[in-house]
Amino acid sequence: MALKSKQTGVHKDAASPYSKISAASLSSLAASSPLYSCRSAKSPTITPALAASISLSSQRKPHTRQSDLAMVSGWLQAMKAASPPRAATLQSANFNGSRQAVLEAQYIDWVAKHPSALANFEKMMEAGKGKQVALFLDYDGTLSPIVEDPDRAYMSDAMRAAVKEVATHFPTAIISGRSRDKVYEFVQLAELFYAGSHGMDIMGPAEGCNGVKVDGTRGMDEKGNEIVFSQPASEFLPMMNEVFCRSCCIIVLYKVLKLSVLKQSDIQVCKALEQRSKNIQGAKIEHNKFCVSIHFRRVKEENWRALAEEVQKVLKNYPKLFLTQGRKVLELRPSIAWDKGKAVEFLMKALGLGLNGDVLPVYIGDDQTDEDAFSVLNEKHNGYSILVSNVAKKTNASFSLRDPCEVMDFVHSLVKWKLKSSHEQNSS
Ligand SMILES: O=P(O)(O)OC[C@H]1O[C@H](O[C@H]2O[C@H](CO)[C@@H](O)[C@H](O)[C@H]2O)[C@H](O)[C@@H](O)[C@@H]1O
Repeated sequence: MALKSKQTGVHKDAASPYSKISAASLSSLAASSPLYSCRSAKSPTITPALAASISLSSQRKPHTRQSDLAMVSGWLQAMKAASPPRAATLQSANFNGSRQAVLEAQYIDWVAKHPSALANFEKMMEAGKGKQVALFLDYDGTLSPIVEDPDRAYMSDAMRAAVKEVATHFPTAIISGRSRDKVYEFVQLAELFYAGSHGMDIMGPAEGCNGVKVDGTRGMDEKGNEIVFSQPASEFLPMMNEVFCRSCCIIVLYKVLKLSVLKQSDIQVCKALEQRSKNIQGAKIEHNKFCVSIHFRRVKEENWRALAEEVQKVLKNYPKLFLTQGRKVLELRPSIAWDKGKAVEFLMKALGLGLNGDVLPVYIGDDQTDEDAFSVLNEKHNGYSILVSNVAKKTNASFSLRDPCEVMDFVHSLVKWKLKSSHEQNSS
């Protein structure tokens, strides 16, 4: 069995706010094919609806009612593909037995292509001998189970202890779609790096993590602690004329320029969405600082289209934003060339890792937005990309874990492996 499979990521033109929508439609189509075969997202079966959405979006023609409908359908399809049934649903007595059997058969086939990172742990870690392991962890669905209310997605104390311990051995970062503050509130470990808003807001302890010193812009956090944060302004300046595009260096903007424009724009988006969605029962809008999430989890499926259409109306007023799909969530984000993959690259560079092929990065995530990071690890760093899923899902990840419990076991295994290798080194 080949332990590392290089897989091609979906091409994205970050300059185009429509490009991710097309890419997501392509992925969702591939994902909805029988057995979720891993064929390239660049060559899917083209349906008439998809063809309409691709040609209209790539040529950036003015919207027509038909293109609007196709676009909304594409979002909903992609969101469904990214939202497998939760473990509790799969196990519930009401869950259709034959559907369960089909899903299980698909999973067995899928896991042969994306083997368990637990079952293959020893073999995988042979590649880590003599290398610095760096650990990147997504939050929702990876460190905490998926729950109905996003405000109550707590991680267990046992998981917190496991992450705390692993961070004493390896540089560790949490890369989340949540706002950095929110994810910190859940995790509460000051020794980690945090990349919130899908990597657009990076911050970490100035002294580094696990003894790895950080090369980056220094400053103070809200509590006066010395921190290091991302400062991609010089690299991204051409794209940062609009307030949303400047979001990567928000700390600089707030502290030095004292601009509140960005915040106001964010609030405008939130308010507009809240007003539009208030008649749709169960809808929830979450302000993730540089992204806004529209939650569908508690909305009846018959109302999904209505909610998505409202989101589309808002999106039309904010051409500097684009939309991505996650687990029963649509997200509006600034159209900048930045995603979780870029955040991983930024952190690797800031931590001085991977310059001589002397690092083994490991990324664990469960959602569509983690795919960007999987591609970066596969293609650029020869690292391990691990998808958390208990059903077959189209992914760029090479390995899999079933759920957050298995993630915790994997994290424990990393600690044991490190202790064992240090012991072996000391006694040789
Ligand atoms: O990158 P992540 O840390 O995985 O964040 C992605 C989104 O996660 C959250 O939503 C998801 O988890 C919720 C709690 O379990 C669940 O209710 C929701 O349906 C999921 O989509 C978070 O609320 C979003 O803002 C994040 O973007």
